[in-house]
Amino acid sequence: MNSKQTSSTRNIALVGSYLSGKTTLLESLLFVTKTISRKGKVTDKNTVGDSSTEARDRSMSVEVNVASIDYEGIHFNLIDCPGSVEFLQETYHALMGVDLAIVVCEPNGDRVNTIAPLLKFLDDWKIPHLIFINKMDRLTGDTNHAQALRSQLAALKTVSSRPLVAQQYPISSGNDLIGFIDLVTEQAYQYHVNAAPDAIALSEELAAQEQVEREAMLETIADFDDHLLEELLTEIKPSQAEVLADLQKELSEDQIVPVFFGVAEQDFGVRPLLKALVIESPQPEATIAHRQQLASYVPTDAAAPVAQVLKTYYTPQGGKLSLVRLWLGKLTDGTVLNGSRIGGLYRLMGGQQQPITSAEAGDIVAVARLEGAKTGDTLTTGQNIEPLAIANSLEPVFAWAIAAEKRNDEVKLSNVLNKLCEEDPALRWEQRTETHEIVLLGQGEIHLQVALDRMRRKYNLPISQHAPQILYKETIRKSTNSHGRYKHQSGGHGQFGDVYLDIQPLPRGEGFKFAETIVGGVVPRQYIAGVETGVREYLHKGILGFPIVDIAVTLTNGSYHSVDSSEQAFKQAARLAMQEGMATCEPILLEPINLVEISIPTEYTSSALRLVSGRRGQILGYESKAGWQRWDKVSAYIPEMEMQSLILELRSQTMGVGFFSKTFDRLQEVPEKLVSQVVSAS
Ligand SMILES: Nc1nc2c(ncn2[C@@H]2O[C@H](COP(=O)(O)OP(=O)(O)OP(=O)(O)O)[C@@H](O)[C@H]2O)c(=O)[nH]1
Repeated sequence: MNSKQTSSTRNIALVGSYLSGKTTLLESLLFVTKTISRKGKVTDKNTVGDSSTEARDRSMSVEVNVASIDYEGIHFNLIDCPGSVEFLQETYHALMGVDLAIVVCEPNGDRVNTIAPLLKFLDDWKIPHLIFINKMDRLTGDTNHAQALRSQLAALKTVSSRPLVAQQYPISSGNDLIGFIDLVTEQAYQYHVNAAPDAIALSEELAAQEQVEREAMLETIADFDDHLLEELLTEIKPSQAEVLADLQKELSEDQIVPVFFGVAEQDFGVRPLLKALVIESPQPEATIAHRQQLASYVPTDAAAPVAQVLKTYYTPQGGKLSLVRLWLGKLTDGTVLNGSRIGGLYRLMGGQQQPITSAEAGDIVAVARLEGAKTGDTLTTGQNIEPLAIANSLEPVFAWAIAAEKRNDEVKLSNVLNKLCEEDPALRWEQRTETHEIVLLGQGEIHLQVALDRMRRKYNLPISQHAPQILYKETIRKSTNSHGRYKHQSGGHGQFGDVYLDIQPLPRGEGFKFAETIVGGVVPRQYIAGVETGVREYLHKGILGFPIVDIAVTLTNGSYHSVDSSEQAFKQAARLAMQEGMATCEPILLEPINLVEISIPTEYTSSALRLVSGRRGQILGYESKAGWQRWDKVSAYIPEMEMQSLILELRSQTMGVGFFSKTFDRLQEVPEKLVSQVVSAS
């Protein structure tokens, strides 16, 4: 198979709300174009998208899947993206390489908030997109399809910053959606199972309605075309060609959002969508021209390829595949990109790889064995190029401490974790020295569970997990003077150290301070370091069982023996003094407090405030979230102890869209009633 010429290629991502039918739509697109002869079903676990075991086990997409179709002289690369917020980072990276996104949603106005973050991303990056309202066979509340479309458009308007342009109008028969009117051609069609829709005549009533809807469509697109506006004002009927050219141009320039609908499960509306993709979807050249950075990009060598990694896979056989968008130049097997020689070029079809010999600018292909290339990286044969912009990184909101179930797997753990994080940039891991834990961080419970499933299945590395330990500390409320004497006689010469320590609490955040006020050499200079070491060692674990902070210890007095004293003996003496003294200083438990910023649609602000209060949080205030329409940002201090399940509850109260960022702020005393619970659990 050879690669396609740029202008005959279109790169399209299927994105949208969770379980809205993206994988089903991809399957239908493959089926109606005869790319596949048998249509799979998500519930039967045999679709081209969702090809991995982890996706099929859950009947949901957990990573991007690519398939291509050749239809009417155009090569379409279609990227089926996960809808779950826990896998949103995958979607963001993939979107950086497409010419168009199809946002799939359901006809349920109450759920439009679920696509708000996605639409914001598309708007921020000026990625042209259209909307496909799927599942029009399942209306919620509305009595007919026209009403359902109307209320869905009204709801979508509240989350779309670009004007919506409905290009179709539904035709119902009773409760069934039986066809549509194409508002551009003004032709009505009836759907058929397993066949293209038939042109049908319009009833008088529908014809009148069609005029109204078409008028609305034309008025919106005329806002961006003075010539069309002029025609409308002078009641000249614009030609179909002009309307289509406007739709194509305005979509390419991300000025409008065309809207289509259908029932992907029955292939209804899928052929008309395809037809629109053929005519209206932006060409790769348009994407280059409209993306500022790419448009201004001048490669030093005209033939030098410039590509960006959209996704990294490790195949079940262990080989590395980088899915790349080739922006400029040409790739052939053996091209050296960023110092690594390509070890094969492929087209992906779900889990299958089809070898190709070359790829031209504008295409999306998989490149094998590009060691060192990460998702988001810019690749070239040239030197010193400015890296292309990378999708925003999502901050981790959930963590588990993990351990290999089998002891002798511990060595391979870091290697596997590095590979997983390469495949999935939303996943991070770190070794916490204070607690000796390996902590996996990500976007939620399912996200991390998928990672653990991969470790078990793909790398034969079973893993156990639990909530990470919280870094409690302890300090003291009262000061004291304490005496420690270490005297030991065994056989030859003995051990002697004798110290007086002044122990004082320090203000929060001051850590540990050691000083000495020895006069007259009662503790000789060479032993003072031993005293400090003894004190520091004691601080590792205080009376409550946690490291001690915010304390000042001063060596004030002591005595020594000219033969038996040593640094070691003074260290022991200091430990004894600390043990005795600290017991009288009223130890208190400290917990980490985070500064948390919660982002939610405004209708959920009061729920977020309640959530903060219910978690011992201190609300600092809330305000409109900058750059977001009808979203708020709540700022609060929340104890780390209360954070583990915050994202789960926040999502359950906000249809999955609420998110937060956190930074450690300070240590604060744990309320009296919780101390024994923390101490006994440690
Ligand atoms: N009634 C109805 N069900 C549909 C339609 N399209 C998809 N479904 C069902 O909706 C469920 C989710 O479909 P998917 O195609 O997996 O949805 P998705 O958007 O790819 O899911 P994620 O990527 O995990 O967000 C499956 O049970 C499908 O069979 C449709 O047009 N009508």
